[in-house]
Amino acid sequence: MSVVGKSLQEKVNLLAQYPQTGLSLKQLVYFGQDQKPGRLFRSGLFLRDELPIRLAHRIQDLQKLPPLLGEMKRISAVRAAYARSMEEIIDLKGIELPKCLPKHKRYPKAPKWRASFFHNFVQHNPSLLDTHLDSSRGRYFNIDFSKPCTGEEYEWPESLHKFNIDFSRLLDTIRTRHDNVASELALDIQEYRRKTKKIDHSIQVFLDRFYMSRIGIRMLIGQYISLVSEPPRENRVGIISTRANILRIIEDATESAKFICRLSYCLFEAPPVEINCDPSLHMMYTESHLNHAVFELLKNSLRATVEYYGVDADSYPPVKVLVVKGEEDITIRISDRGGGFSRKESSVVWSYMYTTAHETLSDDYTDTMTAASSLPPMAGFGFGLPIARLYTRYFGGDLKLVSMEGYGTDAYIQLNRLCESAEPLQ
Ligand SMILES: Nc1ncnc2c1ncn2[C@@H]1O[C@H](COP(=O)(O)OP(=O)(O)OP(=O)(O)O)[C@@H](O)[C@H]1O
Repeated sequence: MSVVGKSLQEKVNLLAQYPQTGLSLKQLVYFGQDQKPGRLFRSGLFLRDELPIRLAHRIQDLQKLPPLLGEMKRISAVRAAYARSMEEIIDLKGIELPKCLPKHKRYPKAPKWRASFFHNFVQHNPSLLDTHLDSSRGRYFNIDFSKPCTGEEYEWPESLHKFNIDFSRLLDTIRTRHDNVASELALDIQEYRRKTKKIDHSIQVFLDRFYMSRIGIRMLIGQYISLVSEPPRENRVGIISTRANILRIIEDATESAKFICRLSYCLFEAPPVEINCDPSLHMMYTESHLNHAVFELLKNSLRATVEYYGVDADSYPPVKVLVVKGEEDITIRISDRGGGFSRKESSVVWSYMYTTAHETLSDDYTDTMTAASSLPPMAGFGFGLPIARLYTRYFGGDLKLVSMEGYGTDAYIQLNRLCESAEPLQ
């Protein structure tokens, strides 16, 4: 079944019928261990099938938004960017598929989706049982990665190598095109809320799905580009660290959070952060994801502490970070004494756009979810908690908050050590 030649809407309708194929951290590492051109080529073919399907799902979601929101300027531009990227991947813009290899079958029918390989390697995230995110749907694999790559011992034809490079360049262009999507969407949602005075549940669900999908697409693209363009490195498979040091990640996030806390409140010193973590503790993970989640939580804790005790306080109680390794999970608890929040608030803190900060997002705001160089403001986005939770859930973990109103808040990040949960997509 070919999608080339169909109209854009036909392509979207067709591809969105196929379920997305969620991968687990373990699978990504397994596929990426071998950086030979043949294996990279097969990964490229997988992406060439999978990415248009994921993009088509998101285009359909964007098309289903209430007209007042869906027709806003930035959201229309985001939809157009998704469509353009989908078409470029389908058409392999300017790229030739090597002729020396048999044509692979594209978009196989439903019964073939359930490859035993997938089920042997994947467990489902128990935190997602009652949510709209799902890691247990039917999958397909038209390329069986469990078998060794055909012709592994061959000398790879130049055209295969060229395809890998060209395809990774195309994906890089697409990744750059989508750099600001998260903040563009947020700006229009914010404007929509200003107009309608509400963000209903269906939009929260849409945002969860959209941002989770975005994390996944960027993960797959980043992983492929890294494997194609960078030499193998110790303890690293693409952008995944096979021995991510938990203490170092927490320390980095602490430094950034304290830095913006000092800047925001013009403090000489931010509240202290005490970290209790085995320095040798490590796990397979994407460091930037964990850094993002810990940073968001520390930022909230530092803000709560400073605002509860006042900017003129002589000293502040420490924010305490405790890390414990269990059989299944590594849990990071971040405890502050910043006064907590009420039970009424606990139902809305996970809502996009919910914030008690006075600053709001401005139009020239850059993409805080991707730009490593520019630090976000202390608060005001109202996206911190929901996005941090998506990052933890992406690889089978979770994020929970327990507040003791009048005292403080405990945040728990649970990281799945087994690394066998599939990306929760819908
Ligand atoms: N540790 C905490 N103590 C007290 N209140 C908290 C804490 N963490 C979060 N909150 C409340 O939840 C709200 C939402 O937090 P969230 O991180 O989603 O957004 P934000 O911090 O306001 O803005 P940003 O998206 O820029 O981080 C905060 O504005 C705050 O009122």
